[in-house]
Amino acid sequence: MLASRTFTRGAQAAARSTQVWFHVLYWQFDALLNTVWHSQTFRGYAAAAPTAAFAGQKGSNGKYTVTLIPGDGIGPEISQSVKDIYTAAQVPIEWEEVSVAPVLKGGKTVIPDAAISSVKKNTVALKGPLATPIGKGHVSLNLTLRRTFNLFANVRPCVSIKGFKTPYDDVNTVLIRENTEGEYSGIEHEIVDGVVQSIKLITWDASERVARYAFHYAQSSGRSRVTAVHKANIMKMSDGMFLSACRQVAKEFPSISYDEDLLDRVCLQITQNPRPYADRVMVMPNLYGDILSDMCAGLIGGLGLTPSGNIGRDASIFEAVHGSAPDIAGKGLANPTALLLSSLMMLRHMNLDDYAAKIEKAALSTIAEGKTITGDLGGKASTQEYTATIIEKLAKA
Ligand SMILES: NC(=O)C1=CN([C@@H]2O[C@H](COP(=O)(O)OP(=O)(O)OC[C@H]3O[C@@H](n4cnc5c(N)ncnc54)[C@H](O)[C@@H]3O)[C@@H](O)[C@H]2O)C=CC1
Ligand SMILES: O=C(O)CCC(=O)C(=O)O
Ligand SMILES: [Mg+2]
Repeated sequence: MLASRTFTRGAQAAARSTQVWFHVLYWQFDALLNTVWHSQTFRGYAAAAPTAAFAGQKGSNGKYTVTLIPGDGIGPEISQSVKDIYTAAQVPIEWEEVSVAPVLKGGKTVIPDAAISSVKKNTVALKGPLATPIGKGHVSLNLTLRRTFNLFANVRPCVSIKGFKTPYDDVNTVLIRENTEGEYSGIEHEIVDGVVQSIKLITWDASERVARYAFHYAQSSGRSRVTAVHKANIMKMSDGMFLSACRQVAKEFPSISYDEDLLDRVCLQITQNPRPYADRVMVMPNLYGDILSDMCAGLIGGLGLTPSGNIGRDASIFEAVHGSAPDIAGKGLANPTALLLSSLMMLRHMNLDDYAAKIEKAALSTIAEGKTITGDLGGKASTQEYTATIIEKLAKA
């Protein structure tokens, strides 16, 4: 009895072991195919100019057409605020509003064609936050948009607002996040029960092009240094190659200093003293930029204040760093500043600097006065009241 049980267990173990090996081989092959497919998507861009200048034309109404994706949660409320402010400031922009709610096409969930062709045509878009289900459901639409349009650099500036008191008065960081691969590649699978593999994909081309963009950005914004932020002590090959690409690009920019720092140390140093980071641009793989940008936002008053731009060669999509804030959605409590400042990055990209400066002054002075600010900044104003104050200031300017 004992012998046969042992034999059965042995047979089961052998069968299981064969099954495990089959699964391991299957998933490694799948991972390999996926990795090759992803990396091939990026070929051919590294040596190109970092981005094309905005080449949009005004329509017969004297306005540029810009795609607007209002988004989920607080997205529609803060988008409305931006639209109202733009109307008051007479910005020569006509919004082309599209939804990116996923649709089924050929058995796959995809972004609607109308949204894709609108961004392709207009080459600039302003996007509200898009929610992503946790642990299941569709792939992040934010990432899908970034990949679809090859928006390889995510620029996330974070600057203290003069007159708005926080424990830090002098934050002025610019973080450039590789935006198409890394830990965000989404190549994941369960090899066998209880064993899951998630692949961090780093390619030379994507690293090189984001590094080159960071150096160009430093040069054109008067910052004297580029710091590559990494964990190449642990991820020796992937982050190691990211650093090698940065080092090679650094040689093309002798007037810009280059150094490297570990992500964990950078977190410590910025929270202890952010001032030294005002002279530089930080460039890093995808996930590090995601986390570090939320951390920086915390230093200046929160996610209600930090903008970003997803920059590509053929299109750019501007959006806040924050998400859809489901905890306050629909209550009129959201701070629209982050999306508004993102839209101002967009205006500067479109060479509409005067409009950007006027709106920026009205918004930042409203915050500095502190009388009509939203709850996240310690005030009592609704989204609409804050927006109305900015509009009043624009009328008086
Ligand atoms: N680019 C995008 O569209 C992003 C989308 N998300 C998605 O958004 C959803 C919610 O994510 P969470 O982790 O809750 O992050 P979140 O950024 O939406 O919210 C974090 C906290 O900050 C507050 N907050 C954010 N924006 C604010 C604003 N404008 N005014 C006032 N308070 C604000 C929220 O109320 C919440 O307490 C998730 O599905 C996530 O995947 C998250 C980040 C970026
Ligand atoms: O796509 C998402 O839902 C989250 C993305 C995110 O956190 C970011 O891009 O900062
Ligand atoms: Mg994030």
